[in-house]
Amino acid sequence: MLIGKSLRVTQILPCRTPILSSSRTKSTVSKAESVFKDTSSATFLAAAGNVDSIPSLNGLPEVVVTGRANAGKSTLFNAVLGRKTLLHTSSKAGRTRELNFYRVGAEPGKLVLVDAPGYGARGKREWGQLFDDYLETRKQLKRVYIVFNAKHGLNEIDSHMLQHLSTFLIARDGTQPFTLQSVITKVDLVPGDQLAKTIAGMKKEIFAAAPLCLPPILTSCEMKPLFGVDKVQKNIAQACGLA
Ligand SMILES: Nc1nc2c(ncn2[C@@H]2O[C@H](COP(=O)(O)OP(=O)(O)OP(=O)(O)O)[C@@H](O)[C@H]2O)c(=O)[nH]1
Ligand SMILES: [Mg+2]
Repeated sequence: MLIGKSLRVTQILPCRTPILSSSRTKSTVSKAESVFKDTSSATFLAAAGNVDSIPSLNGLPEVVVTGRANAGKSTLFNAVLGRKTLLHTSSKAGRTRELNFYRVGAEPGKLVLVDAPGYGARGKREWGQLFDDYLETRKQLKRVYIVFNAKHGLNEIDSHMLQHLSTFLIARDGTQPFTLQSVITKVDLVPGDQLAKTIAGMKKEIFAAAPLCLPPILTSCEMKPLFGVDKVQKNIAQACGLA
C-alpha cells in the first residue's frame, strides 16, 4: 500500500498544469526518444495463441498492453512505434486475437512490445487464460499497461481486471515482478469542459481497485500532434531500464 502511495505522489501532475498541456522537456525526453527514434526498424516478431508458442526472444525487456476490447491498445502501440499500420486495428471490437510480439530497434533490439487481445463482452475466456499464463511465466516482463477509453470510463469488468492484475504484483518473497501502469486514451472524445471531472473520477476508480497501479497517462492518437504518446514512450523506456 505504501509503495503505491509514494509512487502516486511522485507521478501526479502539479495541480496548476492544465489537463491537456504537454510537460515535455528536452533533457528528460531525449533518452526515451532515442529508444523509439528509428521507427522503420520496428518489426513484428511472433504471435502466440497458447502458452507453448510464446517465444523466448533472448530475454529482451518487455512490456504488454491490456484493456477492454476496442479501448485503443493496438493504436496506442502503433503510435508509440511511430507507425500507422504495423499493428492491426479496427473499429470493431475483438481485432487482436493473440499475443503479438514487436521488436523495438534494429537487431538485436532494445525492447519488445506485446499487444494482447481485449477483455470484456467481446473477449474470450481462452484469451484471458493465455494472458494469465503469460504473466505467470514471463521473466522479462517489466510493466503491464492497462488502457481505458476516456469516453466509456471504467466498468465492473475493468475493476475486476485491475483487482486481478494486482494479485500478480507482489511475489511471495515480497518483490515486485513487474509494475502496472494505467493509460487513459481517446481523451479527444471527451468535451474539454468535462475532461477534468472525467479523469478525476476514473483515477479514483483505478486506485480503489488497484492501489499499486501507477497514475494514468492521458493520450489521444487522433489529436494532431499526438497527445501523450511521448510520455508513454518515456514510461516504457524507463520501465525497461533504458532511460
Ligand atoms: N477518437 C479516437 N479513436 C481512437 C483512439 N485510439 C484508437 N482509436 C480508435 O478506436 C478503435 C479501436 O482501436 P484498436 O487500437 O483496434 O483497439 P484495441 O484495443 O486494440 O481493440 P481489440 O484488438 O479489438 O481489443 C479504432 O477505430 C481506432 O481508430 C484515440 O485516441 N481517439
Ligand atoms: Mg488490438
